[in-house]
Amino acid sequence: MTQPLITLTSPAKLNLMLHIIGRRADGYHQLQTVFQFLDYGDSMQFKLRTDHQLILHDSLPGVLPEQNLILRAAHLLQQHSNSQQGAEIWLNKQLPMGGGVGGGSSNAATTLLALNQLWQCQLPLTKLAQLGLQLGADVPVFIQGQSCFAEGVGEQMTPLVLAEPWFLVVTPKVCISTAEVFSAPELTRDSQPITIRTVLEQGHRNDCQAVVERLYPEVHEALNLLGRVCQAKLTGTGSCVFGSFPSQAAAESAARTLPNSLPYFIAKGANTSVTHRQLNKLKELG
Ligand SMILES: C[C@@](CO)(OP(=O)(O)O)[C@H](O)COP(=O)(O)OP(=O)(O)OC[C@H]1O[C@@H](n2ccc(N)nc2=O)[C@H](O)[C@@H]1O
Ligand SMILES: Nc1ncnc2c1ncn2[C@@H]1O[C@H](COP(=O)(O)OP(=O)(O)O)[C@@H](O)[C@H]1O
Repeated sequence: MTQPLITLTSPAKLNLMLHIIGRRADGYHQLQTVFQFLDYGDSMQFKLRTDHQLILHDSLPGVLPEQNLILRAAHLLQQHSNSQQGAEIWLNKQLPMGGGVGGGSSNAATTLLALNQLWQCQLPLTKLAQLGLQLGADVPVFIQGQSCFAEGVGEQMTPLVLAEPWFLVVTPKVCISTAEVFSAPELTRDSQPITIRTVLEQGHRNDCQAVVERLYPEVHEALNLLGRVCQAKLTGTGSCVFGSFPSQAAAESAARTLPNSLPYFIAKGANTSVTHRQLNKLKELG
């Protein structure tokens, strides 16, 4: 019998602002950030196996299979749910790695969501988000699937309805380690907390930006180039920088001002993750 196959997009996120307001006893930084999803990402396929095996068909440069967040997420759900089933998984990587667009976390979340459905585990999103947090601070937002204001290490989320403009995302060819940026001595760690009511007026800064610009001249250069045509900002700990536009045509026209050597993509903002929209459609189809 042919086993069911699910195809899903594993989207990118942008941090529209990111303030660091303190540090926990375990060294993790307490953030205030606004997450927006993009209708753009990696493509993933999941096929049910009736045995217990988990097979990831595609590898990533510099990532051992057992370190890949996709297999780590699949193993975690298998253990937690006591599922006797397995899966074959395919990944078509489009998102830059170490780019601050959350590709690895998004892949982990998409895996938890897909296998929860394929294996009929029926875990609620809150439980999947708790499991996801064990894999990375950014995983819960991709499980929850709504644009939001996030606090703590990003796991305390309050949904926020944002505008859904088009974004031009410049992707400098550097892979940035989140841990490296958070360990920089000069990082701002004492921003004044703001409230969700004032976030859209007061939250335009990314506290990681100065450190990343100093450590990575390519990012500094990308911010300068994009800054000529729009307000250019860093997402997360970088390396990607972005600006927003009222239309796809306006974003394309801005992209034409960039040097040919500078890679970029253009995508629409979305208040709901495309993964959730696709899974809901699959549920409707039965
Ligand atoms: C900063 C953000 C903002 O969205 O994005 P990225 O730029 O990485 O995408 C995230 O909070 C990143 O989340 P994620 O990429 O999942 O980070 P993790 O794997 O959990 O953490 C990697 C390392 O960064 C440090 N870290 C991470 C998050 C945090 N709030 N404080 C930290 O100090 C810790 O040293 C940790 O070991
Ligand atoms: N499936 C995956 N996709 C991307 N990166 C992964 C994956 N699994 C593990 N990683 C590791 O996580 C690191 C950070 O990945 P990524 O999520 O792309 O960056 P960021 O946190 O900056 O958005 C990568 O450099 C890689 O070593």
